[in-house]
Amino acid sequence: MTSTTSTSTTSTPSAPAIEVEALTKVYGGLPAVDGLSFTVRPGAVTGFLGPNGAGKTTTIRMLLGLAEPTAGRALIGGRTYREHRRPATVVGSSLEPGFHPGRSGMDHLRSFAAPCGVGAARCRELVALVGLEGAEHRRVGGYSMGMRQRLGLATALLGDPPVIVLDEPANGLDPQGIVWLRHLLRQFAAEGRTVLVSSHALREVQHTVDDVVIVARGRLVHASSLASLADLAAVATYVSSPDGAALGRLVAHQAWRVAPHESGLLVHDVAAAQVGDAAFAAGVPLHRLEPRDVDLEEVFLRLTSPTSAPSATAPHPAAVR
Ligand SMILES: Nc1ncnc2c1ncn2[C@@H]1O[C@H](COP(=O)(O)OP(=O)(O)OP(=O)(O)O)[C@@H](O)[C@H]1O
Repeated sequence: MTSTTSTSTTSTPSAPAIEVEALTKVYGGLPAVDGLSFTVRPGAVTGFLGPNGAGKTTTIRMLLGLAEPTAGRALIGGRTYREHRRPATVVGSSLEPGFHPGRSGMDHLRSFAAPCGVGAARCRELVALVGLEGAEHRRVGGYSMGMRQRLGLATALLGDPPVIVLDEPANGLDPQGIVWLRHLLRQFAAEGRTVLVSSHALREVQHTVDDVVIVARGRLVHASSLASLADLAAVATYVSSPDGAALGRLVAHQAWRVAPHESGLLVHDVAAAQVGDAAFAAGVPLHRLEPRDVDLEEVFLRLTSPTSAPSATAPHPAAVR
């Protein structure tokens, strides 16, 4: 795999896919992960999303050979983590990086470098890549949460892995750090790597991810491209008229569900074109006719709410076999 930090700019989009098949983990009789299946394709950033306790970390732990599935499989390039001869060169992860507070960031990296078959030069390169230059000889115990995230990311990248799995990588990063991370993840995907990033907030990753896998209560509730997720958003249209009475009669005639908004109305469940056509046909003058922005967070909350049933998800376009 071509390194993000190497001088070469060519890359081969041949990274392995992640395949999770009917994965189940039961703790004390309760399923933390419950028959979960999804695929993560190379060359894209996939958001692994769900509320607290949805089973994201447990799934990632099974993917990385840190927990044994009760049933099902989690595969990277068709093999389990443990079946890979040198897994650190196949998949890099920020999960459980094992920081020793008394050790410096550089010493931490060096301790993980040998199993990845890399030396001090690669460690220095990664310190620079994650923005820890100048802090690498300080004890990790004195690092901020954001600095630990950066060190965890550097650790994940030691073996230049084609598959990158990050658990809540934006936690603790400041706004500049989040933008930096977004660019880095986009770059990994552009290099053809398979990138899976967990988060409990869609808003946090919606400018970063191409695909989404959404889980709740250990089960898959939705998997699609981010664009297809937007199709599930309820449409609504802002409308206003200098003739409020005429607009009111139109609303009543059409039986539209409306709410007052600024000096006009928000028409629920009706697209702007349809509102415009109806107003034109009825001779109602309009001063404002504007579709409401798609609120992906609303879709995410609806899909993951305790009362929601799994959405009629189209086959995951990210599926690669
Ligand atoms: N080792 C364990 N022993 C018992 N229960 C566990 C264990 N690990 C996880 N669980 C339970 O499994 C469920 C899923 O937890 P998990 O940490 O995978 O969720 P998550 O989606 O990563 O949540 P968060 O966003 O809060 O990190 C939770 O109910 C949790 O309490």
